[in-house]
Amino acid sequence: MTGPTERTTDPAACCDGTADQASPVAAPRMWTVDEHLADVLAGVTVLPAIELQLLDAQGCRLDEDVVATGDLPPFDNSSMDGYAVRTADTVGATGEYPSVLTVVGDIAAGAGELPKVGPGQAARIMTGAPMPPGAEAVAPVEWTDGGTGTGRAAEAMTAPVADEEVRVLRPVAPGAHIRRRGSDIATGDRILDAGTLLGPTQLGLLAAVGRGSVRVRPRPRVVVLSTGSELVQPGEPVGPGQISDSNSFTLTAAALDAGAVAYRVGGVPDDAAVLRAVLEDQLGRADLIVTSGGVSVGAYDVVKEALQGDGGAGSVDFRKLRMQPGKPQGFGMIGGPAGIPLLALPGNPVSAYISFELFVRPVIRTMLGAPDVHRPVVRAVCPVELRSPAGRRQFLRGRYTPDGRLEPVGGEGSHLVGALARANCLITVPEEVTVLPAGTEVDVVLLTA
Ligand SMILES: Nc1nc2c(c(=O)[nH]1)N[C@H]1C(S)=C(S)[C@@H](COP(=O)(O)OP(=O)(O)OC[C@H]3O[C@@H](n4cnc5c(N)ncnc54)[C@H](O)[C@@H]3O)O[C@H]1N2
Ligand code: MOO
Repeated sequence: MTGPTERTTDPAACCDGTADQASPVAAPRMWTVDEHLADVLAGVTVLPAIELQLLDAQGCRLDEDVVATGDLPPFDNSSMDGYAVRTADTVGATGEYPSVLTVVGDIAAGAGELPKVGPGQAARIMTGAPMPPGAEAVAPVEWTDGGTGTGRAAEAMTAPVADEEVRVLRPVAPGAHIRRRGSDIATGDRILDAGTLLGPTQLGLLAAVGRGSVRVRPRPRVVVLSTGSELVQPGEPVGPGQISDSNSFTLTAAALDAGAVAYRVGGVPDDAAVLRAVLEDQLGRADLIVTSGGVSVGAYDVVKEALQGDGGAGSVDFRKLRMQPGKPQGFGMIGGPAGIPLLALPGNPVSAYISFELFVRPVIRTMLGAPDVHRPVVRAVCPVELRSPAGRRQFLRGRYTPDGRLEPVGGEGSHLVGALARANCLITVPEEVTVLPAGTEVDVVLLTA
């Protein structure tokens, strides 16, 4: 077992291509995982920046340095409910010999007009309210008799100023309980750098400095579309031979998780004309289209039928990869000269998800301009023997713990969604390995951030 040395699924990182050379000369080309990934990423760039309203910008990266155009706080204000005083008036004050001050006014947060506090005077002030001229500090209401003479401070603060007098029971130091103008942010400060990921606190800061919108790299809009006449939507009755459409949920959730805006279009039937029409409809709201199913060699492989070569909607290449699961894949640009990338994933649920993680997620991360395009890869020792088909890189589901322990979860079958949901990593068996002895160190793709 080794520590979690981090690598990535970067194409340059791990392919030797030896399995390719083992295939018969006449056989159709089989792509390695790395060749396919490189081909998919070759035409993908970060999306052009746009101006978005703050809440629409959540999860996006800034495309500008944000500089404060004003101070925060914008004015000196009180951090406590109490009395704004002149400090000289409170020197030597005690409970027995309090400073008795005349209350000249009441200052709530948001107050525009402020009373002047002269010698022997105080102004009742609330948290966040501006300091009045003449005052040098705030005596919290707990340090006073509350202005009523009863000493019941909390009650006194909810009642209007009535007594016109307050007794301060202890000295108040200069500046006490004042939040100074510009003490958080000063005009001209660079408060957020370009490239910053915008979450709740960054959006709050932008709002605090008065920005209503910001320039960001937008989240890619991903349309996820599952095909298959056998699909019914979850919750609907499942007839003979039918199954619930799970891929559109897995893939839409995975797209959201990768940082995209995702639209789920579930259950397009095995009819090429219908699929083309649906794609035509969806093109307007997509930066990327992901389909599942219909890419193999069956009689009803609708995605292939609708899109292979120039199927009217674009040009998608259907190919076989040296991997398991996920052998059949399609990739191309559809929708006219500008072209939107379309990745056609195999229908088997595990194949679809692993294909998403290896190929679609990096596309989304590239479009976002994210620094981490690929899932992290660590090295760990596999405690059991694994078997794998020759010439295919196998991705087995596993569980990896932070202390570096690894165990496979479930079997090889690409229909095993139960095991998939328990897994948090993919155990990689290289193309040239058919028997991996127990205790061998392997690459492990971590599926959680
Ligand atoms: N003769 C051959 N048959 C198959 C080959 C092959 O090389 N030769 N490859 C196999 C491999 S590997 C895969 S992967 C699948 C890929 O097939 P398709 O992409 O055409 O997928 P479908 O046939 O549409 O479906 C396969 C399987 O997955 C289920 N499925 C499909 N969509 C969903 C969904 N949205 N939610 C849940 N489950 C779904 C579907 O019912 C099938 O059971 O081809 C092999 N065959
Ligand atoms: O390669 Mo398929 O994707 O095994 O199940």
